[in-house]
Amino acid sequence: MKLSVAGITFAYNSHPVIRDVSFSLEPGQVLGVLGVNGAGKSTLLKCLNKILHPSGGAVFLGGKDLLKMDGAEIARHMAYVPQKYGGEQLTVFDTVLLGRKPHIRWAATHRDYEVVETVLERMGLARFALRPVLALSGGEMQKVVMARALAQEPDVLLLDEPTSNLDLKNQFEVMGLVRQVVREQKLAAVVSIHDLNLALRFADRFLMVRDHTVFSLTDRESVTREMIRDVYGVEVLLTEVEGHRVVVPL
Ligand SMILES: Nc1ncnc2c1ncn2[C@@H]1O[C@H](COP(=O)(O)OP(=O)(O)OP(=O)(O)O)[C@@H](O)[C@H]1O
Repeated sequence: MKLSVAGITFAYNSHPVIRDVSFSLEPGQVLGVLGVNGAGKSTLLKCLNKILHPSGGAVFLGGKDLLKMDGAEIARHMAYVPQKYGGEQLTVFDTVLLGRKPHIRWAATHRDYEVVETVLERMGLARFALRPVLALSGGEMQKVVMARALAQEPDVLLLDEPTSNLDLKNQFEVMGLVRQVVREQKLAAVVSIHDLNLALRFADRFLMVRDHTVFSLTDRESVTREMIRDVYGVEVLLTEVEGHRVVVPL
């Protein structure tokens, strides 16, 4: 379903952090949200699923305004992976099963367990299934939270720095899987991400945030070194290696 975000505005105690942010995303697309530390990327993501209540704006999914829905209904449409996850006294399996909660009426069904098993398998987490989440490494835990979001079978994935704790192989595997699931299941993914090379590899479009608002909304092919300089204040070379666009700070 198409995601349309219109005029989202948010302030923490009258300190404005997000001003009039609008964008739309077709099903099957990954949007990379870029901006310096403190630009408001996490805040924006949390405004989209009402963890924070924006003072203005709307979030339409296939014509329905998500901000008018209650939390349970939002969770059937949107899954959110936070930047920090404290972990719980649960096994990996039960943590991922929590992703099914918005869909479960009385008790988990055979299908719920099947979805969890499939996701654990796809993410290479099956061998940890019975381990307590608190006994995992930071990167393993980050993958479990991503698995929980995928088990939720949402229309929209909101991912806040989903690769920050991952090694090179897992960064590529997790972002590759996100892109594959987004394409296969026609989801929309909004991903805040600091690693520009990873972003250029896996995002289809970019939302660059500067001065609390949208600085640029662009396709991957149209990202320029000037945009990166203006957003991050760093001169870079934007070049191509083996068919991949890469950023090299100068
Ligand atoms: N709960 C809060 N109360 C008050 N101010 C906050 C709160 N959370 C964040 N902020 C402030 O809002 C601004 C945006 O924070 P946010 O976490 O959205 O930025 P970000 O772009 O995600 O940063 P980073 O890249 O460092 O994760 C920052 O100036 C931050 O200090």
